[in-house]
Amino acid sequence: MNTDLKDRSSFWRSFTFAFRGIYHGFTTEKNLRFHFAASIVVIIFGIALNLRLVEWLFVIICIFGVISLELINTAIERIVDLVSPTYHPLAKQAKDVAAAAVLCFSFMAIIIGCLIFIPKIINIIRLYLG
Ligand SMILES: Nc1ncnc2c1ncn2[C@@H]1O[C@H](COP(=O)(O)OP(=O)(O)OP(=O)(O)O)[C@@H](O)[C@H]1O
Repeated sequence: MNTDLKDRSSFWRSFTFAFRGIYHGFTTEKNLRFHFAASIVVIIFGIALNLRLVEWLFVIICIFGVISLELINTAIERIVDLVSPTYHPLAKQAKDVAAAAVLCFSFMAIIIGCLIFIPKIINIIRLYLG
């Protein structure tokens, strides 16, 4: 019983730490704020263009994937700054490769976004032009 209560409190503590991590990321990383703003725009467009369930699934994977990778990138930046405050070629590689991971996933998200949204936008334009 006691261990159960302890487990539960450590479970909620982990949540608190994770939310603190999100708060820290959003307050210190402009890229994360940009991804968040872009996600809101995509969601508004998704609602306006009446996306299908499968389209929403891809959009949600892209949004959470980019934000999660950006958070991991931030964590790697912090670790690199901690262990290598001065210039080191390996520190450079670590930061550049972590940033590349975000870029790769972002490219995928952009391609998926184009595949989902462009045909719908073209249809609407056609409809208006008759
Ligand atoms: N200790 C270091 N040793 C070598 N190169 C570094 C080091 N710290 C940063 N760099 C280089 O400078 C670039 C910018 O590093 P910085 O820490 O400003 O991160 P950033 O990519 O600007 O991240 P953000 O803008 O998201 O905070 C890195 O991508 C890396 O190439």
